[in-house]
Amino acid sequence: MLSIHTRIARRQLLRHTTHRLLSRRDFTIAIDGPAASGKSSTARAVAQELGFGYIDSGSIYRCATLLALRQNITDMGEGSASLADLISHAKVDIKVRPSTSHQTPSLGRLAVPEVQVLLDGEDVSREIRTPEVNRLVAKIASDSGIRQAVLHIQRKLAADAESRSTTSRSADANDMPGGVVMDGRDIGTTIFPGAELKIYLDASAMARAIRRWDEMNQMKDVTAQKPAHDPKASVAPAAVYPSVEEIARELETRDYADINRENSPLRIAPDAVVIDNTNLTFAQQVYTITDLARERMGLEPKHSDC
Ligand SMILES: Nc1ncnc2c1ncn2[C@@H]1O[C@H](COP(=O)(O)OP(=O)(O)OP(=O)(O)O)[C@@H](O)[C@H]1O
Ligand SMILES: Nc1ccn([C@@H]2O[C@H](COP(=O)(O)O)[C@@H](O)[C@H]2O)c(=O)n1
Repeated sequence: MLSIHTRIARRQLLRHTTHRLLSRRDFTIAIDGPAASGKSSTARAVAQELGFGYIDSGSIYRCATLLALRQNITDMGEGSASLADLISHAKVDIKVRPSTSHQTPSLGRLAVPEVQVLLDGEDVSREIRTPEVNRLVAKIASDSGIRQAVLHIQRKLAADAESRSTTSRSADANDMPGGVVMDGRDIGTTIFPGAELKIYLDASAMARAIRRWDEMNQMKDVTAQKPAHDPKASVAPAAVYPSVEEIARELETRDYADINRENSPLRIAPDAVVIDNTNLTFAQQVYTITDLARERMGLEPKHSDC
């Protein structure tokens, strides 16, 4: 026999859960734009600010490219079907580690959460960002079979991330819907054409190349500071880091391929808000987006002063 207190507590819990399920509205933010325009760092910070899930769609194409390199499939005519089969049977996981400003890279006032990409359980976060993958990824991503396979993975990951964002929400955040932020090239045009907020993020070619160069140099410094795991291991050969001009050429080549491919090319969705961040601080671009999202969710903007 349950005590009166237990029954009241149960009834309250049931009412609370029902209210949450009934008031649950999903909100999707699509962020598209050319290479190194700040999509993924911005999307991660926006997701953290709003308590939403985050999906880096480029990392799925990068996983497909890594599989292609490992299996020696570089001819998209013959290899397309087997690569599409490989990626659609692989398990891609994107794990976001919430940041505190002293643990992760921070851009001004904001800390950017770290993302770990797992391919069949293996941490490939670094391997999918090598120059070999950079050179091949746009070619792999232009294939319709691969895009179809990746589309299913994207939608599945988004549904999982969104439901996690809703169920992990605290009781006092009931007025906020659950949601997901996804960045890529065709999120607002093809993957989520009904997204509640679409952003096209851009910056000048030179600003993008300099930022990528800075980022590579910071990573180089961090790697140099890390103690070797095995003191007997021989010193790894020094990596050759590209110049700003080389990076600019690589970004231009990739953008050209992404804009000019037949399947789901990079385009500005007609209902997207275009943000050129060449002269914006990171906080300005993040808060512009979170305030737009809050407004569309019927909430008060928070940062209209920045
Ligand atoms: N407003 C800004 N001011 C200065 N640096 C910025 C700004 N926005 C982003 N960055 C930096 O620019 C670099 C590129 O950003 P990010 O990796 O997020 O771009 P991306 O569009 O996701 O790139 P890719 O398409 O290649 O994956 C990062 O080092 C990021 O910290
Ligand atoms: N929605 C998307 C996302 C990415 N691609 C392709 O992947 C490449 C790498 O993406 P990054 O965001 O990690 O730089 C990109 O250049 C595109 O070729 C895509 O086609 N659609």
